Amino acid sequence: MRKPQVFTTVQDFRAALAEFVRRHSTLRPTVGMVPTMGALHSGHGALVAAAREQADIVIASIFVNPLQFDDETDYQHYPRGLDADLQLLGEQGVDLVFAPTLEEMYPGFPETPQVSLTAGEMGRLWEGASRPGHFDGVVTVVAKLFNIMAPPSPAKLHAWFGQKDAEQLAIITRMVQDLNLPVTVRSLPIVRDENGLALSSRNQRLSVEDYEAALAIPQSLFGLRQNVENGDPLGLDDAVAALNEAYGVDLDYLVVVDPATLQELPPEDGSLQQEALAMIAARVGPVRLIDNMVLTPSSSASAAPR
Ligand SMILES: Nc1ncnc2c1ncn2[C@@H]1O[C@H](COP(=O)(O)OP(=O)(O)OP(=O)(O)O)[C@@H](O)[C@H]1O
Ligand SMILES: CC(C)(CO)[C@@H](O)C(=O)[O-]
Ligand code: BAL
Repeated sequence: MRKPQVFTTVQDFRAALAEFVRRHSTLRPTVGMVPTMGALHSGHGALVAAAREQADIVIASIFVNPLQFDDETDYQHYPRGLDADLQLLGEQGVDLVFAPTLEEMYPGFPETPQVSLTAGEMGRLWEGASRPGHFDGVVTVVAKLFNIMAPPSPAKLHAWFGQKDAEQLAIITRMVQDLNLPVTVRSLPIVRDENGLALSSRNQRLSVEDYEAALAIPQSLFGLRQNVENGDPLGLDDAVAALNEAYGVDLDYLVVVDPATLQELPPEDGSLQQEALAMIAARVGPVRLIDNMVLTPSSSASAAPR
């Protein structure tokens, strides 16, 4: 197995990447970047595999970003496992890994950075409403990671994100547009387990009972998709009622939104008139889970990779 080179400082990572780009046989290589918070699973694996297939050089980051946690317990219990993560990244042919310390990313932490980004109105919707400040923390760290991990010219940077975190993906896409960042955002559909549950690092914290209860989440999304594909009324109210009654599931929201703006779509006469995204967040046992599904009136409901 080829182990990835791991760097904990900005300076060392940049120097190694510059050298990698300089030595690469391609004149204008594409660098595929996969930002993560570690505790890697096959969802991350799919992002790395896509980056490996489409880019000349593949880089990944592992950093649990305290700025995006509004809940200290969630931050403290976030699953971590650097050795296993590096093993997986190595097996998948990642070239360089940036795994900074907290002090490297935020000198003087817990003092917050003087200058940071806000995610705007979209950042206060849905996950942002339930986790105040979450998306401000996400855009701040992702902008930092883009700056740190950008290869020297003329190499190009493509950054890969999962559609599981649909609101995060929409906000990062807007950040790149609004701030003219020299990065191409790419995304991949949700990877699910054999029972339909979206893979998530936090799934590690579910008990057997929690896991069984959590399956109600994808089941309600598949139900909505089936209704739309059959041309039946959406049945959103029924889906919400069923989740509110589901044992072990504490529903935060189940909404149907415009995929680009994330604004709620009031379905006219109960049926859907345009492509939409059904998004769920719910607490199950000790964790908050999110999931979503593209709803496409008539034809197939799966989003194509962008
Ligand atoms: N099941 C999945 N399918 C596709 N992409 C995923 C999946 N899970 C995570 N990702 C993507 O991997 C990247 C890193 O996510 P992260 O490290 O937070 O993992 P996570 O499993 O989403 O963890 P958690 O939801 O517990 O925070 C993000 O772009 C995220 O959308
Ligand atoms: C994009 C990200 C790595 C920023 O910390 C995180 O939010 C994640 O893993 O989805
Ligand atoms: N992948 C989502 C990151 C978070 O929940 O903080």
